[in-house]
Amino acid sequence: MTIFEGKLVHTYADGAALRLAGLSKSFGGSPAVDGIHLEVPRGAFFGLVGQNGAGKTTTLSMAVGLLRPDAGTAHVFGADVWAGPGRAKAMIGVLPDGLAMPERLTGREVLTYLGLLRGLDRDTVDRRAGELLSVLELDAAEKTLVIEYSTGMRKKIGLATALLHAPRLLVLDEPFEAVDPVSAATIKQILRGFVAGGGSIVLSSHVMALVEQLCDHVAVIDRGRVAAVGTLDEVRAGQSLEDRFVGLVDARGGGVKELAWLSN
Ligand SMILES: Nc1ncnc2c1ncn2[C@@H]1O[C@H](COP(=O)(O)OP(=O)(O)OP(=O)(O)O)[C@@H](O)[C@H]1O
Repeated sequence: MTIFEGKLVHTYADGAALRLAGLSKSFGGSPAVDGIHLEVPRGAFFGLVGQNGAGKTTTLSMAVGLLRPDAGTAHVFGADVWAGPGRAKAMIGVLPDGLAMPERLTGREVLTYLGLLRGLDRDTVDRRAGELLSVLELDAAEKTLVIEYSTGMRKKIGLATALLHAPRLLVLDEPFEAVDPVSAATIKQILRGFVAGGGSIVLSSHVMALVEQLCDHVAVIDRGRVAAVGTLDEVRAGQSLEDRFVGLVDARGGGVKELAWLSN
């Protein structure tokens, strides 16, 4: 047992940051996630990779309490995400896919609103919001409404909202999508610093080079199931992550022969 915010919190003996057991979800009778078991060790930088439609977003949404599973459980540092969401959610910072934001607020207002909702005091919110806007180079757009943000700016303000309450686990769905290289370098630095400071991260990405650069653990999701999981080196098995990934999901060269009419 450990104490969190003055309450006794059950923890597993090994203290996984995130533990998914038998998570499943079907849409219209078709399984999108089919009994996923995953364990993200405390302090891990964990990459989730998979083809389009493999089930990454569905898995992460169920893991953080945004989408109710048909079956299975998700625990964050031992706290059940679905049975007692308050405790689990206090420990998670989430960057969801296709982020829904209050569009008619400025970046700073979004941070202030969400920070106060998280129970932070006004001074802390103001200070952290200022620092996040500055580090993520959104300070020039401080007074711009979110509806006027570019896709990359939306990712960055989404990341700022995920970090604002200093969570212990970050769950980031495609955090680098549409983000320019300079901002990406800043975000990598922030994320590495977060892990170095004792935090744990799960992120999904299609960019294998990025996962190889950042992550120490990887899971390959294929058609709603875990095709491979382990440390980066275990999953790569002596190959590049991209070659290993393509081999695992058996997608190499699919369909290209069908486009012969493209040749001049
Ligand atoms: N709300 C929904 N209604 C119906 N089907 C859905 C819904 N959300 C996801 N799906 C289906 O579930 C499957 C998994 O989708 P999911 O978005 O989890 O994949 P993904 O791995 O995140 O894909 P991508 O890499 O393209 O983001 C897909 O077949 C998708 O069409």
